[in-house]
Amino acid sequence: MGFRVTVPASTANLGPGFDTFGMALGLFEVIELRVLDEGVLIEPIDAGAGDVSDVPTDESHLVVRALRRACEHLDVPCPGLYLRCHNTIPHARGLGSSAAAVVAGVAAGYALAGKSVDAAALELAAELEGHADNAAASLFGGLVLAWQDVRAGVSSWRAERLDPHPGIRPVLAVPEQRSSTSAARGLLPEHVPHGDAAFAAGRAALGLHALTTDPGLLLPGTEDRLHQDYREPAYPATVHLVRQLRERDVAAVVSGGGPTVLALTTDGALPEGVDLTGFTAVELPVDRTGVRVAAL
Ligand SMILES: Nc1ncnc2c1ncn2[C@@H]1O[C@H](COP(=O)(O)OP(=O)(O)O)[C@@H](O)[C@H]1O
Ligand SMILES: N[C@@H](CCOP(=O)(O)O)C(=O)O
Repeated sequence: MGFRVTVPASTANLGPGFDTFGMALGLFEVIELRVLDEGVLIEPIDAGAGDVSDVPTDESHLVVRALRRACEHLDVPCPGLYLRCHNTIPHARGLGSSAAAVVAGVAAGYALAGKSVDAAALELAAELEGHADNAAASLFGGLVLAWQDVRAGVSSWRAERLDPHPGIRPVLAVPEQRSSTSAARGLLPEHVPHGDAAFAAGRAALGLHALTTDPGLLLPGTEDRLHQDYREPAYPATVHLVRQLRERDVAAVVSGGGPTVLALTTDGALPEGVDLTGFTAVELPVDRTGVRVAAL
């Protein structure tokens, strides 16, 4: 038995939607999986991600861990595995590589159980990786709103899937430099001023309207006060580029936990005169499908 799992990268936060907004991008990790009698064999392939030699090739590999967790949840036997991983998403750049790996594993577990991914798949992915905004985008495609439903003291992740406005053309400026998401999270304060929280609520609501209905409002609708400036010490060049672009009326933000810059354009280009030293700019379409699984 074998499957090919194709899973999109994602960009989280989109400015004011910290830990909530996510959008799937047309850059796909492809994992070919075959069931073995026993053991784990992983063949990592650099298909554009760059150096992935730090990724383990044993049971601790994120795809394997997620697959085993999904099999446990679905009560299907978890056999030996051969994985051929075509790594396309650069790691630790804020493009959701870890969430994509987890979503691939969860979707493969569902495929072994003969099922399509459902709402519980998001909970499994978020439990393993921590970022439901990225995971929901990789699972369901399009623009997602991930939120925590808390009932009787028990919380679970839910997601609403929305269609981004067709005129939006994301351009990503990806640096060579890596930044771990957990390190960037460590720079966030425990509390923020009430005024900033109120500002963020307003901008997140405006941002959602801009992203789905009126891209003309993207510049104010992507203004953040909750995370980007706090994380500047981890990637000053990224925050500087965001400011340069915003001064030229481009709706630029830090992608996820950084250090990639996301520019939400309507023409697929960055303006002349912006200093992109250290960054590679690429237009990536929005992926509207999310993870897909095909039998091999
Ligand atoms: N395809 C993958 N397979 C296994 N591990 C992965 C894969 N992609 C990412 N990872 C792990 O996730 C780490 C990056 O996660 P993180 O810091 O959250 O950044 P991001 O998710 O933005 O790329 C990598 O250094 C690697 O350990
Ligand atoms: N909301 C999270 C998103 C992390 O995204 P990643 O692509 O950097 O893993 C955060 O901002 O910490």
